[in-house]
Amino acid sequence: MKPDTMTMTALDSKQDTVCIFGTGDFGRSLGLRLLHAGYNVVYGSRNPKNSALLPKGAKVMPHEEASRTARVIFVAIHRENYDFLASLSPALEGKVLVDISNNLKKHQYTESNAEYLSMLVPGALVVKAFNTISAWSLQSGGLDANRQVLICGNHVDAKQVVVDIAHSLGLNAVDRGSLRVASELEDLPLQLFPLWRLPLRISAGLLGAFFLYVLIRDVVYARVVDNKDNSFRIMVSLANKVFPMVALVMLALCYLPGIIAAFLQLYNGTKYRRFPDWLDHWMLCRKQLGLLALAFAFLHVLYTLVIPIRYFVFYKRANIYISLIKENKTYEFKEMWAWRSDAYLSTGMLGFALFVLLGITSLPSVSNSLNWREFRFIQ
Ligand SMILES: NC(=O)C1=CN([C@@H]2O[C@H](COP(=O)(O)OP(=O)(O)OC[C@H]3O[C@@H](n4cnc5c(N)ncnc54)[C@H](OP(=O)(O)O)[C@@H]3O)[C@@H](O)[C@H]2O)C=CC1
Ligand SMILES: [Cu+2]
Repeated sequence: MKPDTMTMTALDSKQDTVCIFGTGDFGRSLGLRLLHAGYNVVYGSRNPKNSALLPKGAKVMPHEEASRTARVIFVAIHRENYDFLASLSPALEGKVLVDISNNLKKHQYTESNAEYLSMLVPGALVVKAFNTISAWSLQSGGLDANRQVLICGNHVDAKQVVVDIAHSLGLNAVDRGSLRVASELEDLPLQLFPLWRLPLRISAGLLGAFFLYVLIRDVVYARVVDNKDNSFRIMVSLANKVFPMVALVMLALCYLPGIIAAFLQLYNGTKYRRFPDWLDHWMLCRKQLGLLALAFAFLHVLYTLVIPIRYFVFYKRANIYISLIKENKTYEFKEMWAWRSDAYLSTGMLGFALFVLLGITSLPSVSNSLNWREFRFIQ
């Protein structure tokens, strides 16, 4: 009987044994989580004696012996070290082999790791899963986005076994199709913040362009025409001119696609037609554009609060007082001056209060959109 036609009953969760090859970071975290969920865990290791760091309650044995104890085997080993599995082929016949490996680069190998594994051990039922979950989030329980286990494989029953395990660990399993999809799943962890890329590029471009403009206008021009050295203003005053400009443009970019989309819908006379790709992409990163706008606005607020305590401002003020005393004059109340320093402070405070409010209300969506899991699990 061919392995893929074999029927397999789903794991009778609590009582069952799960085997893990490899006692590294991922193997240990997964084992701990499985133990907590009530599974028996057996590790297959090259070095069964050296098991001090393994979770309590787990057994360790040589690979072949371990593989006999369970129907499901998680291969928590890097692809480069898969070769030895070929020699275990007879023992792995008909077992569900879960490939969790990731690569360091896209297109590093011609075939996906999971397909490679199924070539090495043709008798096993290979399932790709868990590679988008980090060892860390397995240990810490996993929040929101970290809860999704993407699964693919050619054997429905084998996939179901893995789905059941994922569910009993409190994770959501999503079936993504056959083993051909594996390379796509393996590329996923390599895409860092896909929706942040464009907004970050735009803001960097704007930052550079506006900064150049202000630099030429306020520093280079003053130097060439009036022979005045304004370069000390670059760090704070100039930066503080650039931040609000970038923030406003980003905010506009955040709202603009919605308006364009509304006009398009009016023009098309229906809202059920697809938007052009560029607009689609733009609409998708509105949240990121808005968050970046908020970040620049916050920088503007901070800098505005800093300006009145700058040495340069104190110096200017002291100079005015001293010259007044020297000339024995009373202070000419310049409305402009008083208004300006007050304005700095009050707008700064107002801005800060607004920022805190907005920050608090948008916190949940920020933490969702950042997908924290993406920080660690590239291995
Ligand atoms: N760490 C993470 O967050 C994630 C990891 N992954 C994937 O999980 C797999 C394991 O990662 P991780 O645990 O971090 O790696 P580690 O380097 O921590 O562990 C790998 C384990 O593989 C075993 N091993 C190493 N060399 C060989 C060899 N030549 N032959 C047989 N076994 C070997 C060792 O176990 P022993 O000494 O017991 O034999 C070792 O502990 C990788 O494929 C990785 O891409 C996927 C998602 C997240
Ligand atoms: Cu301002």
